[in-house]
Amino acid sequence: MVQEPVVRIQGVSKKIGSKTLIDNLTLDIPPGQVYGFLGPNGSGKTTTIRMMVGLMSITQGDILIQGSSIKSDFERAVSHVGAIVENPEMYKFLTGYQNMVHYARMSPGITRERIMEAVERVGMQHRIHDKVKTYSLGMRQRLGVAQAILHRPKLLVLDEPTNGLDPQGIRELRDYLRILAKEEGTTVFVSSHLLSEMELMCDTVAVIQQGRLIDVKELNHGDAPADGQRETAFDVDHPAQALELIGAGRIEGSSLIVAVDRSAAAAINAKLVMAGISVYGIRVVTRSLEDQFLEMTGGGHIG
Ligand SMILES: Nc1ncnc2c1ncn2[C@@H]1O[C@H](COP(=O)(O)OP(=O)(O)OP(=O)(O)O)[C@@H](O)[C@H]1O
Repeated sequence: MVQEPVVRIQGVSKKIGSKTLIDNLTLDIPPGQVYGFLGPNGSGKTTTIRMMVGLMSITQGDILIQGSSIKSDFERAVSHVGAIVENPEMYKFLTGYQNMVHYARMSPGITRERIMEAVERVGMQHRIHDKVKTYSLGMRQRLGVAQAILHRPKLLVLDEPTNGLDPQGIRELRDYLRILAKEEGTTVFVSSHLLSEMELMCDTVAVIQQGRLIDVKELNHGDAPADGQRETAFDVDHPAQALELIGAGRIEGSSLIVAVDRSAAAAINAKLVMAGISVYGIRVVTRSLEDQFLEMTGGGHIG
């Protein structure tokens, strides 16, 4: 069964004066994913996010959240959204918990239990009764996320959440975003200009450049079937001869690169050796998202 997208960005453009910030952007975001929005600085990520959460008007097109239009049914559309776009408001001299209680007053029907559940989702239960001024940046951000998910939004939107975090903080963020997507069923939409982070964090990544969508990639986190085909490099002494013998693949430097599964790789190795070609090494070539991104954007700077 194909699940309805949580967000449908439909032909959205944003113009300010004569400048086109976003150019006819169309994107469906499926439920339950950590969905990345990747692009260099100034490519239009924040502008798109601001339109998604109703902080900026849309020049053309529409954004539907759980089927409700941000243009014509704003209240309902944003009721499905939790977001940290600007720095969340916090009282530093109150505890995390007191901040949560204060914040919860804005949404009717939030119980003590729900507050603690949200706190646990982001792994802050052990520090929640400490004052916010003692928190690291990562902890403040978690408290912000706990606030943003209190009303159980279908969609959580985070603009560049890894900015300023140390590697440990980034790892924790990654972990609790996964938990949110999995256990709370929240779709997480997260922007970044850093490919390496997106690769580790997201199920799917949409790539934007100069206000235009240039690609959408699903990432399988290395759990491709064991018998799946992978680009495999055979480092040999006579690559041209190897290519002729095998009749497939391409040459890169002194390697023959062929897409094969494990057993075919072994067979090719045997064939090469029997034909008197020396094989110095066999390795799986994984093209990182970064390579692919550089290819797509023609080697443009990516932060
Ligand atoms: N209010 C505005 N008026 C005119 N131009 C703007 C306005 N806001 C943003 N821009 C321009 O629109 C483009 C996209 O900006 P945006 O902030 O959305 O990019 P971004 O991908 O989020 O980048 P960053 O990672 O640097 O925040 C930039 O060239 C920016 O200078």
